[in-house]
Amino acid sequence: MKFIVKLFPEIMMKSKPVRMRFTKMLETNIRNVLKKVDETAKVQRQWDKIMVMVPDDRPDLVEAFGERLACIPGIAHVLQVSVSTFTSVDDIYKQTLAVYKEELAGKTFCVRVKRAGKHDFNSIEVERYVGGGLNQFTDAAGVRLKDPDMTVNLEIDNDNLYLVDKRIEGLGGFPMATQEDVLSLISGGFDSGVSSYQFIKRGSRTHYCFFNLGGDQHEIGVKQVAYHLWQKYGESHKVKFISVPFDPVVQEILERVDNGQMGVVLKRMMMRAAARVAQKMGIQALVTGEAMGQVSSQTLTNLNVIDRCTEQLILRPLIAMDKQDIINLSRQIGTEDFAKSIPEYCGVISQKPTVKAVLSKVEAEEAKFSEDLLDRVIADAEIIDIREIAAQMDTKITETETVDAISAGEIIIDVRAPEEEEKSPLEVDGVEVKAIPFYKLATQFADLDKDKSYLLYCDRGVMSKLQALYLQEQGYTNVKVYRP
Ligand SMILES: Nc1ncnc2c1ncn2[C@@H]1O[C@H](COP(=O)(O)OP(=O)(O)OP(=O)(O)O)[C@@H](O)[C@H]1O
Repeated sequence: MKFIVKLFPEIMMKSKPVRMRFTKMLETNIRNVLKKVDETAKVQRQWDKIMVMVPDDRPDLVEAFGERLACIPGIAHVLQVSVSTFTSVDDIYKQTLAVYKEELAGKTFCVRVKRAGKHDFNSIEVERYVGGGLNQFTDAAGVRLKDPDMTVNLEIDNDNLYLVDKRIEGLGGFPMATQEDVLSLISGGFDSGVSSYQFIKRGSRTHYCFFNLGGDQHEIGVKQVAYHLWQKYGESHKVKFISVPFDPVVQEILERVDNGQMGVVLKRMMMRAAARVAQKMGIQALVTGEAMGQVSSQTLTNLNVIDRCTEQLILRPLIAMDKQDIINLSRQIGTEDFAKSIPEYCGVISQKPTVKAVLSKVEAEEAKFSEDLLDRVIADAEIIDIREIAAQMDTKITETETVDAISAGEIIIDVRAPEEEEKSPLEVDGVEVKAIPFYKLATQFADLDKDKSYLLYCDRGVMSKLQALYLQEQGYTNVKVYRP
């Protein structure tokens, strides 16, 4: 049994040296990936295809090899074939009959032949001869060239006959590492998983940069998404996962920046930090999952103001995609379930984000930051080899209970920003309410008695969930989210 790996058409159109380089790289990538399934994997490059051999005594490898090949960038499709030699067209027909006789019973069919090498017959003659024979000497329901129940695919390559058992669609794109590396800003939601995937598929080693605004649980969730993408589609090359602790930045934004500008300022801080990480790693471009108009603040005006904060190229592969198409793609690539369980934290810091950011105003807000803020968070960044995440793949993200009623003895912590809390104070008869804005909780929680029960409250239930997880990580066992 063999697999014939067909190159993505865009590779076939390249000049001879480029095509050779891409094909060599694809061969190495296939070998690296299949070796992890089984050391015996044999991979052999030819000019227009790559052959993968499965030893006759290891039929158990066929399915696993097929599944892995379907996820390696740069492949158009893969044919799973049985290989033999032949002596004449009649011999081709007889071999085909032996394989397909039973499967053809009751079905309409057609024969498709691809031929390479010198022969005294052409492909159409073989199709007619084999098709005529199968029609006459099997219980098939007749030849139908358009929409048959079954297509009998044969490949003739010099003296070899390949009988195609199965066609597996490939990913397309370019072989991994034929394009330059990128640093993908990943937040674990639907969008950044899909934008990362698009660069992996296009042949870029895709490293990940995560800004931690939400504690260990958020980080584990995001690491799992990144690892899943790498292991499924980019495993042939090592990449890094960088986690930057961003709560000091969020804290300064919340304390010093005008509410409407917060979102744009936060993004610019992320881009600046990511650009510095990228420069250190010699990476040319940042990738984000932003899509025009997906949330009200993702306007072209705002994106333009975000771009002004760095010289680094920022790429947004989803910019013109519809949300539903992004979700469908995330389902296809296996990131949907991760994304569903990760709240989209970024938007929660600003109540009324501007849709028309003005560069001079944003810069004036940014002048209020402490000077060494970015230096500090970058110095604290954790850079790991993505393979280290394997050990955390089975870690379950802690779920926080949400309640709509209060039980005796419970204390409510209102984590909203002070201006929101003052505008609509939370008053619940007979219940103690403490107002601790979420950005102060990390420094003030030590005053809370660990033996008491707490209900965390905010408007949208996102920040309260995040902070509840944080308190749980600090050893507070009786913490829930309150959503009346
Ligand atoms: N905490 C974070 N760490 C790294 N990148 C982030 C973070 N938050 C946002 N980003 C980047 O900014 C992009 C836009 O984020 P935003 O939260 O505005 O939109 P989103 O559509 O909810 O993103 P996603 O679905 O990827 O979470 C994300 O796709 C991601 O590339």
